[in-house]
Amino acid sequence: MAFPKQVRLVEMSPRDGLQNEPGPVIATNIKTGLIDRLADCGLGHIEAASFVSPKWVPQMGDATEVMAGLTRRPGVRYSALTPNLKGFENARAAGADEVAVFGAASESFTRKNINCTIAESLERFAPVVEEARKYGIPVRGYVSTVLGCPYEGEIAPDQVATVAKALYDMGCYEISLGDTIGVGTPLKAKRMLEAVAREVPMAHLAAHFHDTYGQALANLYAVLEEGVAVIDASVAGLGGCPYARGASGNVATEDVLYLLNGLGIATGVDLDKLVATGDWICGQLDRHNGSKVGQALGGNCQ
Ligand SMILES: CC(C)(COP(=O)([O-])OP(=O)([O-])OC[C@H]1O[C@@H](n2cnc3c(N)ncnc32)[C@H](O)[C@@H]1OP(=O)([O-])[O-])[C@@H](O)C(=O)NCCC(=O)NCCSC(=O)C[C@@](C)(O)CC(=O)[O-]
Repeated sequence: MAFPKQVRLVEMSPRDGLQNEPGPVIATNIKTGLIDRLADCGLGHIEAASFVSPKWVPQMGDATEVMAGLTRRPGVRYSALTPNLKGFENARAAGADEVAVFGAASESFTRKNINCTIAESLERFAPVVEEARKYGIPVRGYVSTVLGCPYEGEIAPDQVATVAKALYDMGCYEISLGDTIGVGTPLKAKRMLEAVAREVPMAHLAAHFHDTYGQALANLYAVLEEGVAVIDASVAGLGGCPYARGASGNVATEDVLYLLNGLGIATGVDLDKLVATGDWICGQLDRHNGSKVGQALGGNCQ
């Protein structure tokens, strides 16, 4: 299969990127400053916040203030994670354009992350999707641990396909496949994708790869070849998952964009502005810039 002509980048840094930052809770104006800069780069879909329990993820405790404080740019979709109806109601009240429910292909990870079984998680998500439909709010579905689990190790592609299908059948318009701990390799990624694509149309699948083992770009290349045209990424490679020990950030958006530019795949995103944004947030957080492209082209990173 040929590469897609166009890829939609879904920017994860304000949510997946910042949820796991150690140290004190990041000021709301830094979060909104990041979101506004990302929108200015041409990113049309930004996961801005997470309406989860602040006891579980303190960094996301100001989700309502973040949604209120960002400067809405026409044409940009500001989405938010919602694990249950309470999260959905709060996200809707805060003006989220889109919400996302998040499950996993592993029982152990589901328990650690959202304190229930896979079956219970699906029962919890169904009313969220139902409620969102009433308000015309699109729902994205995540499946974590698609290429390996920090607690169970190998995950069978068919198990990923089963959870992905359940979310798609429920009404999620897109299923984002998360290599939560970045253990995948290209052949594994391709086989997993093939299994999922037998149940969910390729046009409704997204790749959400972490870069723990430095394989994310290779894995993306493999799934682009299969026809995936939606990629989740995080500027400066920010992030990790609080319930997945050892997980590093999402693949860096700058690195993905550099790859896509080289392949002649359109995204509408400005690389120079993105590099400057990666530099800016690393300066604000006093942290290392996890993007190779950011390091090569940027100015102020450690
Ligand atoms: C799902 C729960 C809430 C269950 O947590 P629980 O403790 O089983 O739930 P509960 O219903 O018993 O509620 C406990 C308390 O939380 C409150 N609560 C309940 N729901 C909410 C809510 N929505 N917003 C705010 N507060 C909430 C609720 O009101 C109660 O408050 P209390 O009475 O103790 O004061 C919890 O486990 C949780 O919040 N987990 C979030 C974990 C998380 O955010 N993980 C990171 C995101 S997933 C990820 O990063 C992976 C992904 C998506 O990027 C893809 C990949 O890389 O693989």
